[in-house]
Amino acid sequence: MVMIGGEMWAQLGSLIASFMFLYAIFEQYFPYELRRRLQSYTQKLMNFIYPYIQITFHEFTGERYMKRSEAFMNIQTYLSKNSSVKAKRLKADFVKDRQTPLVLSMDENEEITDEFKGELVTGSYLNHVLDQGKAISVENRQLKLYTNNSSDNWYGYKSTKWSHVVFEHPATFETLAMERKKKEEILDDLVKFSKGKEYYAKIGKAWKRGYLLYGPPGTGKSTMVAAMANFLNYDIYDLELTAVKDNSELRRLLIETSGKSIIVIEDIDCSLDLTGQRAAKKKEKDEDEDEGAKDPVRKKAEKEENKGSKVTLSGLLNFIDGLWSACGGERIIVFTTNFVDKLDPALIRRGRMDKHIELSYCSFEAFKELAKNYLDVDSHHLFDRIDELLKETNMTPADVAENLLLKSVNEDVDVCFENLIKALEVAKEEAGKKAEEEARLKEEKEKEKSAQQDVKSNGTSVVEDVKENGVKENVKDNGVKENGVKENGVKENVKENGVKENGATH
Ligand SMILES: Nc1ncnc2c1ncn2[C@@H]1O[C@H](COP(=O)(O)OP(=O)(O)OP(=O)(O)O)[C@@H](O)[C@H]1O
Ligand SMILES: [Mg+2]
Repeated sequence: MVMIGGEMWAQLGSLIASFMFLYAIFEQYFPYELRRRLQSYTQKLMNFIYPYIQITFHEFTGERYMKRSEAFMNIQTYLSKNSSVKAKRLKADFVKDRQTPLVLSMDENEEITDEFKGELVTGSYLNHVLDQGKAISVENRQLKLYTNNSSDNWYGYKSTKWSHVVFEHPATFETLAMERKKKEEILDDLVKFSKGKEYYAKIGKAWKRGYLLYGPPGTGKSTMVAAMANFLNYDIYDLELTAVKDNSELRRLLIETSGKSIIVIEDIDCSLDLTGQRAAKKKEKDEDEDEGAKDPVRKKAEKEENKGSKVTLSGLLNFIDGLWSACGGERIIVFTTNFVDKLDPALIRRGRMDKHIELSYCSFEAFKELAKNYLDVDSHHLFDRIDELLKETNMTPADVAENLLLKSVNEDVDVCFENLIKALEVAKEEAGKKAEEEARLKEEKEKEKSAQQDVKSNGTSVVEDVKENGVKENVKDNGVKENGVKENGVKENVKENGVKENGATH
């Protein structure tokens, strides 16, 4: 390093001052055209003397520089890893597991020189940097769990549409209890998808896949999403639909997701009024009700409800397989639900939700996996009894697992299995009682129904008489459409005869 003394400082100061003075004159008195020419010649001269080219990668790209460049991140990762040996100023980061507690990388504004086969940088070197960068970031990657922010917080300094935390769910496919065959099928499907970049391009499909996970509560739907993320090393975007105001917000959220990710909408049946039947029912209700007749409290409640999400079924369908959904690729979309029958068929047809996976009550095979995981036991004399009981009654893997958890130092394997057997027996007894009760209720209902039918059949005969006399004649006389006549003819007749209006219009 060169030391600069006091005298030299003075000289340097006057040199800078003269330069500034000359530059000001140049700016002021040289016409713009001349200045431009002079600058371009200087550039040419520089290029002649200086043999290097400069390639700039911007950190942010896209419209208004909103999107972080993937190439930039890969290069950064590559340089960080390969240059930390040479650089003098280093930056340290923590990564989740303890085997690699510290990741060292180059500090801001630190410069280093990298060598690669002495080749032209635009050729294989850049590709090498990008590929290596990607590979290193996969290796060091911490999975992230994102959740969408309300759009009120989308703008302003450092605001984002998604917030994230480090994803640390320990679930894996090894710990997930389900039939081996089914599990292997899912794993195969996932592997095929994650390696299918060329295949999807070849068949002309966007590189994404939809999974519908359905089954009763506590059968492992959410656990499976976590296992998928851990298996594929993908981030999770947990999309809370009720916080999304409308379809265009939904689209913007989608654009902001990165590749190698699972986008999950949990309990899709509860998130929105997307179910076929409910939509029909609502229409019916609206038709029935006169606006003015609604009581004010209810009106207000409905207004509040409407203020929430305006995402529509078609908006969601577009989110899944519209043109925007192909941006980026390598995304898995997962819906979970407890009531698959309630969903609109358009939402879950193949092609949108490519794979439907039912997660059901605990089978003996699933129980054995849980026993192995929780207690390290492959076989036990109580297994036969458990097998029998599991066939006779329904218990979710969550409940079975709860019984297999060692809760105190006094508990051992035998106690756990005995507890499970007790719980299964209780469940069986309760299910039996419930079935009896249901059968009794059904019987009562049927009795009631047949009694009502008796009453009705007497009633309708009167109405039919009325129809015969009133309506048909009217039709003939006036030549008016039957519908219109019914309204006038029947209702009036009914009133005269004292029969209920409902009965009459049947
Ligand atoms: N198949 C399974 N294998 C292993 N553990 C399971 C399984 N199913 C459930 N569990 C256990 O039960 C708990 C609840 O499961 P999970 O949250 O995945 O259920 P879910 O199907 O998502 O329920 P919900 O419909 O209420 O969201 C988990 O913490 C997990 O430990
Ligand atoms: Mg769940």
